[in-house]
Amino acid sequence: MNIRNSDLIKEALKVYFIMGSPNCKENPTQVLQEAIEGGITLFQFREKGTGALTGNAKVELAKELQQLCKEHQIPFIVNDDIDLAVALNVDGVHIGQEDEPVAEVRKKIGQDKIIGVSVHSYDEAMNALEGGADYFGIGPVFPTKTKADAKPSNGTKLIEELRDKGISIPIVGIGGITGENAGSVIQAGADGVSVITAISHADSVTEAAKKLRKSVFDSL
Ligand SMILES: Cc1ncc(COP(=O)(O)OP(=O)(O)O)c(N)n1
Ligand SMILES: Cc1nc(C(=O)O)sc1CCOP(=O)(O)O
Ligand SMILES: [Mg+2]
Repeated sequence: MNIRNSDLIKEALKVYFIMGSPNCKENPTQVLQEAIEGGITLFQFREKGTGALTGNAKVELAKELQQLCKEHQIPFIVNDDIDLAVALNVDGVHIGQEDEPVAEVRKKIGQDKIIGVSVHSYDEAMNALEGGADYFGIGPVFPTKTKADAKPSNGTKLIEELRDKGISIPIVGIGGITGENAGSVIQAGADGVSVITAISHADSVTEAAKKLRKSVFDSL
């Protein structure tokens, strides 16, 4: 099966959960287990921010979460850390405009891995497409406190612009997305929503993932 197939990526992006240990109120493996029970479709390991694990502790947590994803056929994406992605032979990576160029990352991780790229303008989107991106992460759609260096929120404008211009690459919205506002992101043309806090900080992680899933599928 070609994991880089655009239709498969669109399916996987629907309920995209992102986290690392700094985002979790309880054990990250427990949080991921509960999110999987709630129906997430893709996971990104983003070990970043105050108190983030480094070195062997980061690698061991990544391995544990990767194993859990494997058991449930959830593709496992690594944020930023290309060396870790190669070492663990993960399903893909997510990179931003401040990370390594897409074409360089493609050389390192190979043709059979997913590369997601954050884009904030039409020009960035065109560059990422030329470099071989498999999907775009577009945000922040709504205000977020989770990413300290996030840009000002821009609603769904860029998603709509790219779709209006006929760009059909898989797109996921990110930033401040919740069960309440996820539908508007899908209606704007995104294939899915990616969230950290709406799931990782929820009183019930499973119920939060279920609610997000319902919002997305009800809006298709
Ligand atoms: C799905 C998705 N979209 C956007 C991002 C943000 O990536 P980036 O701009 O590189 O910022 P960091 O996450 O590295 O702080 C993402 N991680 N995932
Ligand atoms: C990791 C990340 N990237 C963003 C971007 O705009 O590129 S916003 C963001 C944080 C998303 O967290 P929450 O769901 O808690 O708002
Ligand atoms: Mg990054």
